[in-house]
Amino acid sequence: MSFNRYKDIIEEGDTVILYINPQAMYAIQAQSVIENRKGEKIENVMQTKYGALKISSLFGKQFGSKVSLSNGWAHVLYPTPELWTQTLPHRTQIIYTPDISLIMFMLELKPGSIVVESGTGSGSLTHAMAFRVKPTGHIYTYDFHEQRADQAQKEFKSHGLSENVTSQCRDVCQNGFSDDVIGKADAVFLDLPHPHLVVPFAIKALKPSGGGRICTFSPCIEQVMRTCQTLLDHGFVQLKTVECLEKEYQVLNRTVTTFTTASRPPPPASGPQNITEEPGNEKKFLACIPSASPRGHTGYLTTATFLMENRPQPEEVEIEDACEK
Ligand SMILES: C[S@@+](CC[C@H](N)C(=O)[O-])C[C@H]1O[C@@H](n2cnc3c(N)ncnc32)[C@H](O)[C@@H]1O
Repeated sequence: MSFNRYKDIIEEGDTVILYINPQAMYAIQAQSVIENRKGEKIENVMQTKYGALKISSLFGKQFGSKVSLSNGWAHVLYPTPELWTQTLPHRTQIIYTPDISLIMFMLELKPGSIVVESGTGSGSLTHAMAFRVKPTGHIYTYDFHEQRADQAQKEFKSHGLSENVTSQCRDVCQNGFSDDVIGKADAVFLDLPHPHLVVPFAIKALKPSGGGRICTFSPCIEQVMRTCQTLLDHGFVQLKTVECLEKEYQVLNRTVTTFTTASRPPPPASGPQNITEEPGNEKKFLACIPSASPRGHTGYLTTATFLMENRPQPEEVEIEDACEK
Protein backbone atom coordinates (compact mmCIF):
# COMPACT_ATOMS: atom_id res chain seq x y z
CA MET A 1 0.00 0.00 0.00
CA SER A 2 1.29 3.41 -0.80
CA PHE A 3 -0.11 6.92 -0.52
CA ASN A 4 2.51 7.70 -3.18
CA ARG A 5 1.43 5.42 -6.00
CA TYR A 6 -2.21 4.90 -6.86
CA LYS A 7 -3.54 1.36 -7.26
CA ASP A 8 -6.90 0.15 -8.46
CA ILE A 9 -7.82 -2.96 -6.55
CA ILE A 10 -8.10 -3.49 -2.78
CA GLU A 11 -5.86 -6.21 -1.39
CA GLU A 12 -5.23 -7.62 2.08
CA GLY A 13 -3.20 -5.14 4.20
CA ASP A 14 -4.32 -1.99 2.35
CA THR A 15 -5.58 1.11 4.14
CA VAL A 16 -9.06 1.90 2.86
CA ILE A 17 -11.33 4.86 3.62
CA LEU A 18 -14.90 3.70 4.18
CA TYR A 19 -17.03 6.70 3.19
CA ILE A 20 -20.64 6.56 4.37
CA ASN A 21 -21.31 10.32 4.37
CA PRO A 22 -19.27 13.46 5.20
CA GLN A 23 -19.91 12.90 8.94
CA ALA A 24 -19.16 9.17 8.88
CA MET A 25 -15.82 8.21 7.37
CA TYR A 26 -13.48 5.55 8.72
CA ALA A 27 -9.92 4.51 7.93
CA ILE A 28 -9.79 0.72 7.95
CA GLN A 29 -6.96 -1.72 7.70
CA ALA A 30 -8.06 -4.38 5.22
CA GLN A 31 -7.26 -7.51 7.22
CA SER A 32 -9.54 -10.52 6.94
CA VAL A 33 -8.58 -11.98 10.34
CA ILE A 34 -7.83 -10.21 13.64
CA GLU A 35 -7.14 -11.29 17.21
CA ASN A 36 -9.77 -10.83 19.91
CA ARG A 37 -9.00 -9.89 23.53
CA LYS A 38 -8.35 -13.56 24.39
CA GLY A 39 -5.77 -13.78 21.58
CA GLU A 40 -8.03 -15.95 19.41
CA LYS A 41 -8.09 -15.40 15.65
CA ILE A 42 -11.53 -14.23 14.48
CA GLU A 43 -13.05 -12.95 11.24
CA ASN A 44 -12.68 -9.15 10.96
CA VAL A 45 -16.15 -7.62 10.82
CA MET A 46 -16.57 -3.86 11.18
CA GLN A 47 -19.72 -2.41 12.78
CA THR A 48 -21.03 0.91 11.44
CA LYS A 49 -24.17 2.97 11.98
CA TYR A 50 -25.55 1.30 8.85
CA GLY A 51 -24.70 -2.26 9.79
CA ALA A 52 -21.82 -4.68 9.51
CA LEU A 53 -19.11 -4.99 6.88
CA LYS A 54 -17.07 -8.17 6.42
CA ILE A 55 -13.60 -6.83 5.64
CA SER A 56 -12.69 -9.82 3.44
CA SER A 57 -15.61 -8.84 1.14
CA LEU A 58 -13.54 -5.79 0.08
CA PHE A 59 -10.69 -7.80 -1.46
CA GLY A 60 -10.72 -7.58 -5.25
CA LYS A 61 -13.08 -4.56 -5.22
CA GLN A 62 -12.05 -1.42 -7.06
CA PHE A 63 -11.21 1.70 -5.03
CA GLY A 64 -14.12 4.12 -5.51
CA SER A 65 -16.75 1.38 -5.76
CA LYS A 66 -19.96 1.07 -3.75
CA VAL A 67 -20.13 -1.69 -1.14
CA SER A 68 -23.06 -3.11 0.81
CA LEU A 69 -23.34 -2.87 4.57
CA SER A 70 -25.95 -5.04 6.29
CA ASN A 71 -28.30 -2.01 6.55
CA GLY A 72 -27.09 0.34 3.87
CA TRP A 73 -24.15 1.09 1.67
CA ALA A 74 -20.87 3.02 1.53
CA HIS A 75 -18.01 3.78 -0.85
CA VAL A 76 -14.47 2.50 -0.47
CA LEU A 77 -11.97 5.27 -1.25
CA TYR A 78 -8.25 5.32 -1.88
CA PRO A 79 -6.52 7.09 1.03
CA THR A 80 -5.21 10.58 0.36
CA PRO A 81 -3.49 12.76 3.00
CA GLU A 82 -6.70 14.86 3.22
CA LEU A 83 -8.90 11.81 3.89
CA TRP A 84 -6.30 10.44 6.31
CA THR A 85 -6.40 13.71 8.30
CA GLN A 86 -10.17 13.29 8.64
CA THR A 87 -10.05 9.67 9.74
CA LEU A 88 -6.71 9.00 11.46
CA PRO A 89 -6.55 7.66 15.03
CA HIS A 90 -5.95 10.72 17.24
CA ARG A 91 -3.06 10.38 19.68
CA THR A 92 -2.78 14.17 20.04
CA GLN A 93 -4.47 17.30 18.77
CA ILE A 94 -3.85 17.42 15.04
CA ILE A 95 -3.53 20.03 12.32
CA TYR A 96 -6.40 20.02 9.82
CA THR A 97 -6.41 20.57 6.08
CA PRO A 98 -7.18 24.36 5.98
CA ASP A 99 -4.16 25.08 8.24
CA ILE A 100 -2.09 22.43 6.45
CA SER A 101 -2.63 24.07 3.06
CA LEU A 102 -1.59 27.45 4.42
CA ILE A 103 1.47 25.98 6.17
CA MET A 104 2.67 24.28 2.97
CA PHE A 105 2.08 27.48 0.99
CA MET A 106 3.87 29.70 3.53
CA LEU A 107 6.81 27.28 3.81
CA GLU A 108 6.99 27.24 0.00
CA LEU A 109 7.11 23.43 -0.05
CA LYS A 110 7.48 21.72 -3.40
CA PRO A 111 8.74 18.39 -4.75
CA GLY A 112 12.32 18.00 -3.50
CA SER A 113 11.97 20.20 -0.37
CA ILE A 114 13.69 19.06 2.83
CA VAL A 115 11.63 19.78 5.95
CA VAL A 116 12.38 19.37 9.66
CA GLU A 117 9.26 19.00 11.83
CA SER A 118 8.50 18.66 15.54
CA GLY A 119 6.34 17.30 17.16
CA THR A 120 5.15 14.50 14.97
CA GLY A 121 2.01 14.01 17.10
CA SER A 122 -0.50 11.92 15.14
CA GLY A 123 1.33 12.48 11.84
CA SER A 124 -1.49 14.44 10.20
CA LEU A 125 0.73 17.23 8.87
CA THR A 126 3.62 14.83 8.17
CA HIS A 127 1.48 12.79 5.74
CA ALA A 128 0.46 15.91 3.83
CA MET A 129 4.00 17.32 3.68
CA ALA A 130 5.46 13.95 2.59
CA PHE A 131 2.93 13.86 -0.23
CA ARG A 132 3.88 17.41 -1.25
CA VAL A 133 7.70 16.93 -1.31
CA LYS A 134 7.75 13.49 -2.99
CA PRO A 135 9.44 11.96 -4.95
CA THR A 136 12.83 13.46 -4.03
CA GLY A 137 12.10 15.54 -0.91
CA HIS A 138 12.17 14.38 2.71
CA ILE A 139 10.48 15.12 6.04
CA TYR A 140 12.57 14.60 9.19
CA THR A 141 10.08 14.51 12.03
CA TYR A 142 10.74 14.37 15.81
CA ASP A 143 8.62 13.66 18.88
CA PHE A 144 9.85 13.10 22.43
CA HIS A 145 6.96 10.74 23.22
CA GLU A 146 8.30 7.26 22.45
CA GLN A 147 5.00 5.48 21.68
CA ARG A 148 3.82 8.32 19.44
CA ALA A 149 7.10 8.37 17.52
CA ASP A 150 6.97 4.53 17.13
CA GLN A 151 3.34 4.46 16.04
CA ALA A 152 3.89 7.28 13.55
CA GLN A 153 6.92 5.42 12.15
CA LYS A 154 4.78 2.27 11.68
CA GLU A 155 2.07 4.25 9.87
CA PHE A 156 4.56 5.98 7.55
CA LYS A 157 5.95 2.53 6.67
CA SER A 158 2.58 0.91 6.11
CA HIS A 159 1.52 3.88 3.93
CA GLY A 160 4.60 3.55 1.75
CA LEU A 161 6.07 6.86 2.92
CA SER A 162 9.33 5.53 4.40
CA GLU A 163 11.34 6.82 1.44
CA ASN A 164 10.17 10.35 2.18
CA VAL A 165 9.85 10.41 5.98
CA THR A 166 12.29 9.73 8.83
CA SER A 167 10.72 9.70 12.28
CA GLN A 168 12.82 9.93 15.45
CA CYS A 169 12.16 10.01 19.18
CA ARG A 170 13.93 13.10 20.52
CA ASP A 171 13.38 16.06 22.81
CA VAL A 172 14.11 18.93 20.44
CA CYS A 173 13.76 21.65 23.10
CA GLN A 174 16.61 20.08 25.07
CA ASN A 175 18.73 18.45 22.38
CA GLY A 176 17.87 20.14 19.10
CA PHE A 177 17.69 18.14 15.87
CA SER A 178 19.85 15.15 14.99
CA ASP A 179 23.22 15.66 13.25
CA ASP A 180 21.98 14.17 9.97
CA VAL A 181 19.79 17.23 9.30
CA ILE A 182 22.27 19.98 10.15
CA GLY A 183 22.49 22.47 7.27
CA LYS A 184 20.05 20.48 5.11
CA ALA A 185 16.59 21.92 5.65
CA ASP A 186 14.67 24.26 3.35
CA ALA A 187 12.02 24.66 6.02
CA VAL A 188 11.34 24.00 9.71
CA PHE A 189 7.88 23.49 11.19
CA LEU A 190 7.17 23.54 14.93
CA ASP A 191 3.97 22.43 16.68
CA LEU A 192 4.98 21.97 20.33
CA PRO A 193 4.54 23.87 23.60
CA HIS A 194 7.75 26.01 23.59
CA PRO A 195 8.63 26.77 19.96
CA HIS A 196 10.87 29.70 20.94
CA LEU A 197 13.28 27.26 22.61
CA VAL A 198 13.81 25.47 19.31
CA VAL A 199 14.61 28.57 17.22
CA PRO A 200 18.43 28.38 17.73
CA PHE A 201 18.33 24.69 16.71
CA ALA A 202 16.19 25.52 13.69
CA ILE A 203 18.94 27.88 12.48
CA LYS A 204 21.44 25.02 12.59
CA ALA A 205 19.10 22.77 10.61
CA LEU A 206 18.41 25.34 7.86
CA LYS A 207 20.62 25.41 4.74
CA PRO A 208 23.63 27.72 5.20
CA SER A 209 22.81 29.45 1.92
CA GLY A 210 20.06 31.27 3.87
CA GLY A 211 16.51 32.04 2.79
CA GLY A 212 15.12 29.05 4.71
CA ARG A 213 11.61 29.34 6.10
CA ILE A 214 10.24 28.59 9.56
CA CYS A 215 6.61 28.20 10.58
CA THR A 216 5.25 27.72 14.10
CA PHE A 217 1.73 26.74 15.13
CA SER A 218 0.64 28.24 18.46
CA PRO A 219 -2.79 28.08 20.07
CA CYS A 220 -2.32 31.28 22.12
CA ILE A 221 -1.10 34.78 21.32
CA GLU A 222 1.34 34.93 24.27
CA GLN A 223 3.28 32.05 22.72
CA VAL A 224 3.24 33.87 19.37
CA MET A 225 4.68 37.03 20.97
CA ARG A 226 7.48 35.07 22.58
CA THR A 227 8.25 33.21 19.36
CA CYS A 228 8.30 36.44 17.32
CA GLN A 229 10.68 38.11 19.75
CA THR A 230 13.04 35.11 19.63
CA LEU A 231 12.87 34.97 15.82
CA LEU A 232 13.79 38.66 15.61
CA ASP A 233 16.64 38.20 18.13
CA HIS A 234 18.05 35.41 15.97
CA GLY A 235 18.11 37.23 12.64
CA PHE A 236 14.83 36.14 11.07
CA VAL A 237 13.03 38.62 8.82
CA GLN A 238 9.63 38.86 7.06
CA LEU A 239 7.74 37.84 10.22
CA LYS A 240 4.06 37.27 9.65
CA THR A 241 1.36 35.79 11.89
CA VAL A 242 -1.97 34.67 10.45
CA GLU A 243 -5.01 32.78 11.65
CA CYS A 244 -6.85 30.54 9.23
CA LEU A 245 -10.60 30.71 9.82
CA GLU A 246 -12.73 28.63 7.51
CA LYS A 247 -16.14 29.98 6.58
CA GLU A 248 -18.29 27.39 4.91
CA TYR A 249 -21.31 28.16 2.73
CA GLN A 250 -24.05 25.70 1.88
CA VAL A 251 -25.74 25.94 -1.48
CA LEU A 252 -29.41 25.02 -0.93
CA ASN A 253 -32.74 25.17 -2.75
CA ARG A 254 -35.01 27.78 -1.15
CA THR A 255 -38.56 28.92 -1.83
CA VAL A 256 -39.96 32.38 -0.97
CA THR A 257 -43.52 33.52 -1.33
CA THR A 258 -43.97 37.04 -2.61
CA PHE A 259 -47.19 39.01 -2.25
CA THR A 260 -48.42 41.79 -4.48
CA THR A 261 -50.47 44.51 -2.76
CA ALA A 262 -53.61 42.94 -4.19
CA SER A 263 -52.80 39.41 -3.04
CA ARG A 264 -51.38 40.34 0.37
CA PRO A 265 -53.56 38.73 3.05
CA PRO A 266 -55.15 41.09 5.57
CA PRO A 267 -53.24 41.49 8.84
CA PRO A 268 -54.09 38.60 11.17
CA ALA A 269 -56.88 39.05 13.69
CA SER A 270 -56.39 37.08 16.87
CA GLY A 271 -55.76 33.33 16.75
CA PRO A 272 -54.06 31.21 14.05
CA GLN A 273 -54.83 32.04 10.46
CA ASN A 274 -54.87 29.68 7.53
CA ILE A 275 -53.01 31.63 4.89
CA THR A 276 -53.12 29.93 1.51
CA GLU A 277 -50.54 31.09 -0.92
CA GLU A 278 -51.71 31.98 -4.36
CA PRO A 279 -50.09 29.96 -7.13
CA GLY A 280 -47.61 31.97 -9.13
CA ASN A 281 -46.32 33.90 -6.07
CA GLU A 282 -43.77 31.25 -5.13
CA LYS A 283 -40.21 31.79 -6.20
CA LYS A 284 -37.66 28.94 -6.08
CA PHE A 285 -33.98 29.78 -6.16
CA LEU A 286 -30.57 28.51 -5.17
CA ALA A 287 -29.34 30.21 -1.98
CA CYS A 288 -25.81 30.41 -0.63
CA ILE A 289 -26.08 30.30 3.16
CA PRO A 290 -23.22 30.59 5.68
CA SER A 291 -22.91 27.51 7.87
CA ALA A 292 -24.76 27.84 11.20
CA SER A 293 -21.71 26.61 13.15
CA PRO A 294 -18.54 27.96 11.53
CA ARG A 295 -15.29 26.34 12.67
CA GLY A 296 -13.53 28.45 15.30
CA HIS A 297 -9.97 29.21 16.28
CA THR A 298 -7.36 26.47 15.83
CA GLY A 299 -4.07 28.30 16.15
CA TYR A 300 -1.86 31.14 14.95
CA LEU A 301 0.64 30.43 12.21
CA THR A 302 3.83 32.46 12.43
CA THR A 303 6.25 32.37 9.50
CA ALA A 304 9.64 33.97 8.98
CA THR A 305 12.68 33.80 6.69
CA PHE A 306 16.22 33.25 7.93
CA LEU A 307 18.94 35.46 6.50
CA MET A 308 22.45 34.09 6.93
CA GLU A 309 24.01 37.57 7.17
CA ASN A 310 21.77 38.34 10.17
CA ARG A 311 22.99 35.24 11.99
CA PRO A 312 23.94 36.29 15.57
CA GLN A 313 27.42 35.52 16.89
CA PRO A 314 27.49 32.59 19.38
CA GLU A 315 28.07 34.91 22.38
CA GLU A 316 24.98 36.94 21.44
CA VAL A 317 22.66 33.92 21.65
CA GLU A 318 21.47 32.36 24.84
CA ILE A 319 19.79 28.99 24.53
CA GLU A 320 17.17 28.95 27.30
CA ASP A 321 16.83 25.94 29.49
CA ALA A 322 13.55 24.13 28.75
CA CYS A 323 13.32 22.95 32.37
CA GLU A 324 12.96 26.55 33.58
CA LYS A 325 9.79 27.07 31.50
C1 LIG B 1 -0.05 18.92 18.99
S1 LIG B 1 1.00 17.58 18.78
C2 LIG B 1 1.51 17.72 17.09
C3 LIG B 1 0.43 17.31 16.12
C4 LIG B 1 0.89 17.21 14.70
N1 LIG B 1 1.28 18.51 14.17
C5 LIG B 1 -0.19 16.60 13.83
O1 LIG B 1 -0.68 17.29 12.91
O2 LIG B 1 -0.54 15.44 14.03
C6 LIG B 1 2.42 18.09 19.66
C7 LIG B 1 3.45 17.01 19.79
O3 LIG B 1 4.67 17.61 20.22
C8 LIG B 1 5.36 16.69 21.01
N2 LIG B 1 6.36 17.43 21.81
C9 LIG B 1 6.13 18.30 22.82
N3 LIG B 1 7.29 18.79 23.30
C10 LIG B 1 8.28 18.21 22.57
C11 LIG B 1 9.70 18.30 22.59
N4 LIG B 1 10.33 19.07 23.48
N5 LIG B 1 10.40 17.56 21.69
C12 LIG B 1 9.77 16.77 20.79
N6 LIG B 1 8.42 16.64 20.73
C13 LIG B 1 7.68 17.35 21.60
C14 LIG B 1 4.25 16.03 21.84
O4 LIG B 1 4.66 14.75 22.32
C15 LIG B 1 3.11 15.94 20.83
O5 LIG B 1 3.06 14.67 20.23
